[in-house]
Amino acid sequence: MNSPAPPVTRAGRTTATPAVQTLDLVKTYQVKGRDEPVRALDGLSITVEPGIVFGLLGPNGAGKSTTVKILTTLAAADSGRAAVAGLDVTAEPARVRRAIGVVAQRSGADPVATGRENLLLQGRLYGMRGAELGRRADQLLSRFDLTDAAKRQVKTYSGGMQRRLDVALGLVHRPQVLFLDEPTTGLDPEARTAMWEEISRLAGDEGLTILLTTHYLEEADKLAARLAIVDRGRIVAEGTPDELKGELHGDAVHVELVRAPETDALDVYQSLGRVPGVRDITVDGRRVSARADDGAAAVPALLAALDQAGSPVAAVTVARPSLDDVYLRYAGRSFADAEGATR
Ligand SMILES: Nc1ncnc2c1ncn2[C@@H]1O[C@H](COP(=O)(O)OP(=O)(O)OP(=O)(O)O)[C@@H](O)[C@H]1O
Repeated sequence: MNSPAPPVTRAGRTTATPAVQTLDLVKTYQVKGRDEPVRALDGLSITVEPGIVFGLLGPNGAGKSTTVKILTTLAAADSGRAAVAGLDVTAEPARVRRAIGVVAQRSGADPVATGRENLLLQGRLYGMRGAELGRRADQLLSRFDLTDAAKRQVKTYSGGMQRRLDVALGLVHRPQVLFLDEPTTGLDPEARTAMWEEISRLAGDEGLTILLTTHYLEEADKLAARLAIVDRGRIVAEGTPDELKGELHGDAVHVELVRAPETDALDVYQSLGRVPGVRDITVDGRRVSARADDGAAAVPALLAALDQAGSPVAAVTVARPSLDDVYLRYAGRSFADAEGATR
């Protein structure tokens, strides 16, 4: 008899079967007019422990959708391995499809059917029937705040409502792993915030693992317990958002002076240069920027040094490193530059 899977602890590594695992995935596409094929995935490996939101973060074209397509059995890799819920995607595609829910970038809902009809149809596709299916549909409508709109055609829904229905559709058959491909792209800020709340709530569901792809740094930072940063078909960094940001050592400190230094800024440079743990000082008119190992701890000494240099301070801000900074460090280019680049 099989022994039960060991319990999963929030603290970190376990010996439980990973919810998602890929090893050295390679995928190329032949493109007309190009001699070299496009290398969408170039040895991509990830391991996702069960029960968490795992973020795959990268700019457009990094390879996120290709990874999701392979994991959801919609595309085959050239080489490498991929498994979901312990099932190899190539050897057992039908079982993989039962174990997963997929919310693709484009809605799969039928616009002329009602929200409830869409949920019932989806359930039937998974072999659900009768009262059990009706209860599940009503439960999901209520959970995603769609009960009042249950009998309206989906084409009358707002963008946020459609997206919530898409997620509900992905959950009808109670999957173990839910794939959310760019779940908030195209939503207005209010609907995006609402969707973030839904996803955070889902993350608490027993046993559900969510693999989320996004090119929004803020989204990954807010939702993901662990993150892998994808660039040019490879993982360039992996960890919790705090671990990734913590590796950057040091905060950005921005100071606004009451007035620009009178003659030149030399006094300011010299005074700040003597404050321990402060480096990379720049002075631009009234704005002074620096990096500090511990920004908050450095502020009193910085203020005193500026006061001595005859430059009183109007405002100070200390910013922890952002995922933008992380991306720059690991991918060697800024997120915005990567988004603009073609591969
Ligand atoms: N069917 C295809 N034919 C040719 N090239 C493709 C195809 N699908 C993806 N690619 C290319 O593979 C690379 C990875 O694309 P992919 O869609 O996986 O990236 P992504 O990170 O999901 O970006 P996006 O957020 O824009 O979907 C890109 O260079 C893309 O142009």
